[in-house]
Parts: sequence; C-alpha cells; structure tokens
Amino acid sequence: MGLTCQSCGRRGLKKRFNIKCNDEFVIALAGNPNVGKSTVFNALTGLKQHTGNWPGKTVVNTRGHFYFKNKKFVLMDLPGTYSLLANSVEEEVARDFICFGKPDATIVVADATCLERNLNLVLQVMELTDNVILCINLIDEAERKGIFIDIKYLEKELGVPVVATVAREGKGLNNLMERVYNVALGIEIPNPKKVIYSPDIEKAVEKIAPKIDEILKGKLSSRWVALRIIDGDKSILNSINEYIYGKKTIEIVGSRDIHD
Ligand SMILES: Nc1nc2c(ncn2[C@@H]2O[C@H](COP(=O)(O)OP(=O)(O)OP(=O)(O)O)[C@@H](O)[C@H]2O)c(=O)[nH]1
Ligand SMILES: [Mg+2]
Repeated sequence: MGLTCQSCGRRGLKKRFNIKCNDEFVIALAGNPNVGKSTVFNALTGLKQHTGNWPGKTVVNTRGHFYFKNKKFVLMDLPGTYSLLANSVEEEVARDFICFGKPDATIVVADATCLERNLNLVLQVMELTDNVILCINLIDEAERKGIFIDIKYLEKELGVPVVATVAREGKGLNNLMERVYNVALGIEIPNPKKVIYSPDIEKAVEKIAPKIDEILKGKLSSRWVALRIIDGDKSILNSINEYIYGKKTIEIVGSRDIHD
C-alpha cells in the first residue's frame, strides 16, 4: 500500500511534508545496509518488515509505530545506505526523508563489528540534523570477534546519545526508546561534533551558507546544503525544488493506524 503524507490519517497532517500529528513524534531509522534496521523496527513496532542476511532488502520508507511512556512514536524504516550523497535511489530516498520528512529524531543503526565504516554515515547524518541517536547493533557478533566498544567514550566524542543493542534478542531496546524519548521531547539535547574540512572548503561554506539561509530560512542546514553544492550534487537542489517549492510528497508504505 502506498501512502502519501496527505493520506495517512483522518486527523490530517499539519503540513504537506510533515507526517507528524500534534501528539506523536516521527523517528527515522537510518543505517548502512544489513546492520539490523528492520530488526530494530520490527522489535519496536511489532511489525514484520523483511529481514534477512543480504543487503538491500528495504528500498522504501516503511511506517510503523510504538508507544513509550504514553507517547506515540511513528517509526520510519529507511533503506540501507552507505552515505546520503544520493548516489543511488536508496540514498536519495533516505536523504529526502531526513531532509524533508521532518523527523523529530533520527536513529542511525551501526554494525558493531565494523564501526569505523559505519561512522561515515553517522557523521553525515550529524551534519544534517542535531537530533541523532547512534544505535550500535550486533554487539553479540562484536563480542564473539573480541571487539569491545567504549559506549561512554564514543558518546563524548560524537556529542550524541549512543546505545548498544542486540536487536535480534531485544537487548538494549528499552534503553534505545528511552534516549529517543529524551531527544524527541527535548529532555536531552544532542550537540553533534561537526566535521571540519580543509580551509578552502570552509571558506567557501562561509561565503555560501548565509545566502542559502536567506533562501531556505532554516528549513535545512545551510552548512550541509553548501557542502553539497561545493560537491556538485545537483540532486539535492532538485529535491529542494520538488519538496519545498513543488508538490512532491514523501512516499510511505506500511501500517496505518486502525483508529486513524
Ligand atoms: N547476531 C545478530 N544478528 C542480528 C542482530 N540484529 C539483526 N541481525 C540479523 O542481521 C541480518 C540483517 O538484519 P536486517 O534487520 O534485515 O538489516 P537491515 O539493516 O534492515 O538491512 P537492509 O534493509 O537490507 O538495509 C538479519 O539476518 C538479522 O536477523 C543482532 O543484534 N545480532
Ligand atoms: Mg531493512
């Protein structure tokens, strides 16, 4: 079933690009392929999104929800991506949701057995939004390989909440929901450390970013858009035109609330 933003709920959606209703929080679930995003999604929502031991199973935004401390959280399972640079349909779908779906928080799921590679995407999401929670999954596999991850140290280094999970066994998920709750409700305010680029790039960003801010008026991180322009990434400009000035809406599949 394909739902557009306008069609997923009787209570209506406040804005065209915003699937949030007054009393619920929208949470995006991003990460590299095959790191357990859908396993986390299924465990939290009770749904049965495809999981399996091959990458690229999830290629659309899938919606589900869970309740925590009497608050409703709409969870969006995004396709697995190595970056948000829109080199593929999956990357564009994930990037567009984080940019234009207005999530209250984004969980980035990472594979504990190859954290370094996964941190590339984490840092990119942190450039785009402050409200990031890093979920380090497959801790059981890492332990089997003798890999120990210092969660507290990582949290301090990155400036965002970090939670260790074994999603397949449901371990750490309560802690994950707690941190998501804290970030979405503004109880915990992440302060993600930004990547500093070479002086010539930083100089160019300094010149372009204020002009972008004048146009986008805070709808997107001007630093991030400036970096994409310097990169020569035309697809973000197309998406800005389509989602902010045009009529394109975020495509969503999955459960509607029965009572909506
Ligand atoms: N050992 C172990 N396996 C896990 C864990 N979490 C998920 N898996 C397994 O990892 C595989 C991939 O999980 P998925 O949830 O499909 O991963 P995904 O990130 O949604 O994958 P894509 O949608 O393709 O990007 C499945 O076989 C899961 O059962 C975990 O914590 N430990
Ligand atoms: Mg998946």
